[in-house]
Amino acid sequence: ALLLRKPSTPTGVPTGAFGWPLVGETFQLLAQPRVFVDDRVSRYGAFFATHVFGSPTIYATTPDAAKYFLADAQRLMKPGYPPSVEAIQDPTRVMDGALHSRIRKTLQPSLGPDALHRPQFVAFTDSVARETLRSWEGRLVNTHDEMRKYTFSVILHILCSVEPGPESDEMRGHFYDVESGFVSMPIRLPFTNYSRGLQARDRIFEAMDKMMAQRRTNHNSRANDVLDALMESEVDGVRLTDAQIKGVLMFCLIAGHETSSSLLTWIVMHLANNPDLWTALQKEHDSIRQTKLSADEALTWSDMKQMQLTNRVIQEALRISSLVAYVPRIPLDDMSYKGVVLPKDWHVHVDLASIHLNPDIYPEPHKFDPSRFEATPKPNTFIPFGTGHRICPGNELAKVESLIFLHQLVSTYSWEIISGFKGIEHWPIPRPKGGLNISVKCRRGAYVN
Ligand code: HEM
Repeated sequence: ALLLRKPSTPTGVPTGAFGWPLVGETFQLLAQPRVFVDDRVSRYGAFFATHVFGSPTIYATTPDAAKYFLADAQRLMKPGYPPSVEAIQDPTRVMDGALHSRIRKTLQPSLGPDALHRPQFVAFTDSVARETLRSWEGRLVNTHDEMRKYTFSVILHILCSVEPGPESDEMRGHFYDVESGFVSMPIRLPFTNYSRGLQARDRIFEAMDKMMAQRRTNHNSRANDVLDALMESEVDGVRLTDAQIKGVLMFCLIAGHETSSSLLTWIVMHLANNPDLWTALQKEHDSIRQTKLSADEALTWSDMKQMQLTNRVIQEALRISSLVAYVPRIPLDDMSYKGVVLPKDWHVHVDLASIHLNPDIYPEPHKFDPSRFEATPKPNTFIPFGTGHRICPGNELAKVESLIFLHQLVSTYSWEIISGFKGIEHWPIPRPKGGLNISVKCRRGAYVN
């Protein structure tokens, strides 16, 4: 570390190290994010300063600080995603401006419990889950790749009613290029990942333009999805622009895709490593299947309310893998919290993973133990979806699509991890390195591969 408490550092900023000129400590953070944070917390305390992704940054690692920055002081800060992400995901910055709360209200009817517990939605998602699982038969499965297919089909259905098929596959292909643009320097040169990401984003925007044109000329093509809600939103005679609508859809794809597919991937791994838990989960799902008249009978929301252990498994996986490890914010003006000064335009990382892996809050934090959630967690100690006015609007979707997939998976198949756990791929969302290869066997006796 070159600088400890640089002379130019404003008084009251927590201690820390700023690393090398320009790059600061970015490489240390990228290489081992948990070690990076834990090491500095033990050296400097629950708040520390560093320099990452081109900005001086303060880490805040306590439940109270998370509540303060994300909820109590929410109007004093704005989101602070890295420039490569910001430019690709929402070029109009509509999720960050004056229209933010209106957009959230517009999303709510399609993403809230009323919409997602409807029999049509549950049956649709159930059929996508079964279809995905059928395609696993007879081959070695890369869990993460498959979970991505599943969650992409579900979210595309909700956002713009593009059903599984060639159009959705093409959008998914472009979307993967979009994602590789995130973990890159925002340099617009031909053949950089960033440029490829922008181009792929524009291909997806063109597809969305076509959908909007079609809906405007053919009123029968109304689909009652997020796209319709955004196109119909009007406040004081003002509609959203097409660019803003596309920005919101892209934001939802980005926020919702990798998070939910990694969540399911982790659960597959934890079940394979915890046989007793797995057996208990099989019992929960077998008893639901026994109430069905045929193997094809779809799941319903009332079945899903019986899945209490599955719910706790999901909560524990959200805790232990803290998929959104930190939430980035930027103070709009100088501010302070409990004597810690946060200068205007510095970045603040509210580190959710530090809360979820704190041994004083969760004893043996690296042990996968869903029974922790038999009791309600203390306020602000379990916030995988954030808190305050930006709390994840997709949290019910993440839960519902996970319950449905896990029901079909656990009741029909068993699996084995092939070639072991090779560590964590941390960016953009933590997942098992290599995507977790498994071999799958049908529980009803017949071997699948
Ligand atoms: C396991 C799955 C998921 C996790 C862990 C997760 C986590 C989060 C977190 C922590 C935030 C708060 C960011 C902040 O305060 O700035 C957030 C925001 C958001 N999430 Fe999720 N999310 C998940 C799934 C989804 C899904 C399925 C969608 C689908 C629409 C979604 C859409 C969004 C959107 C649009 C925002 C921005 C909200 C705003 O700025 O007002 N997320 N998510």
